[in-house]
Amino acid sequence: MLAVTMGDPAGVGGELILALWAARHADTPPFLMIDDAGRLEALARHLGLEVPVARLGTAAQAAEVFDQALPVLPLATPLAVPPRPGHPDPANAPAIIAAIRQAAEMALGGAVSAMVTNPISKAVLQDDGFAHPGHTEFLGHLADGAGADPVDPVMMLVAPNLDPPLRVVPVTIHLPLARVAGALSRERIVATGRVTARALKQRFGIARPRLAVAALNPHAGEQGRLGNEERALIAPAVADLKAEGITVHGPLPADTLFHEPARAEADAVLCMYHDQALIPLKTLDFFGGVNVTLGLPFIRCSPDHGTAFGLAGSGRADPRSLRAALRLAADLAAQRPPSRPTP
Ligand SMILES: NC(=O)C1=CN([C@@H]2O[C@H](COP(=O)(O)OP(=O)(O)OC[C@H]3O[C@@H](n4cnc5c(N)ncnc54)[C@H](O)[C@@H]3O)[C@@H](O)[C@H]2O)C=CC1
Ligand SMILES: NCC(=O)COP(=O)(O)O
Repeated sequence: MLAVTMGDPAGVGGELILALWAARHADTPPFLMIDDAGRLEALARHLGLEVPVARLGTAAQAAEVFDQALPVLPLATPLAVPPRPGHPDPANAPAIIAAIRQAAEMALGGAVSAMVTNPISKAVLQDDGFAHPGHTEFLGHLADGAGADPVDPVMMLVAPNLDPPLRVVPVTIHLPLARVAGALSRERIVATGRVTARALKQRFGIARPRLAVAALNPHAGEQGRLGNEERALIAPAVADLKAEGITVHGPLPADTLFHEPARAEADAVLCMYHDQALIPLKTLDFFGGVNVTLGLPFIRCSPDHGTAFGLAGSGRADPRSLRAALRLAADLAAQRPPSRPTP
């Protein structure tokens, strides 16, 4: 059983999950929602979807009811104001954060096999004082201290339906572009490569993962004429990873890393910043992309898109990326190779 968080209730998460439950078939693994049951019922009525809602007392009840009704566990912190699609309200931030915390606790404690998050607006949560840049960092914070090892969360986006599949890992995540070069370090690149290689082995079943490492600058720095990060940081980090026995190549010019033959050469591409990683993935398969947090002691996936406030309440948002996230979470939890959806 997967636990799915509410996300921002003014975003598209609720209607995507209603659509997926209404069209449930073998391709969509069973899940429970951590959400406000009344708001989901109202949303289903608004969209004309036949979705009975089952109010749960415990996660264990979800499996029995999933075929007949959408299982919903109540929010530990209730919504402060009725959500309005497309109009986020920071007053609901504590409920949004509580749902993420509940799912993480359930995944850590084994009450569910994995968690899947619906999109949040970082700005809306931060308007209410949320101190974390996104789920990735917040989940790392929640998981740190739960086990013996320190937690180093790493963001990976996966397009499992591409052939060959694409997996991209931004070394710096939620950071203004102007601060990227200063935030990069040999240690950060090595730590990210290490977590990625371990997760590819342990979670994705790739016995000898191959990493490609992107350069920061055009033409991989053109031998120092277009930037020195390649020589000062990235090449030494690649050497360190090689010394640890990891199969890794780089720094490689980023503009030629994502066409089909290049994708066949690597199981994951370490990128230096958010958009260097996410633009190729979302361009090649926006509706099949999944965000996975590596380095956690549990599995967390999410769709690759955000809250799409402009579509919220219209019923026009496409549920395929959320469905891909549910499927990948279930596959990773069952330790089986990622499956491809029926169209
Ligand atoms: N995992 C998460 O919680 C994520 C949250 N965000 C948040 O989302 C908010 C909005 O970010 P944007 O950059 O505008 O990205 P966005 O993904 O919400 O929207 C970008 C474009 O894609 C379209 N789109 C998004 N999802 C779609 C779907 N399911 N079907 C059809 N079209 C879809 C939107 O209508 C818009 O044109 C931000 O506040 C950001 O923090 C963004 C990415 C991931
Ligand atoms: N663009 C991806 C993104 O912002 C997702 O961040 P997170 O909330 O999964 O950390």
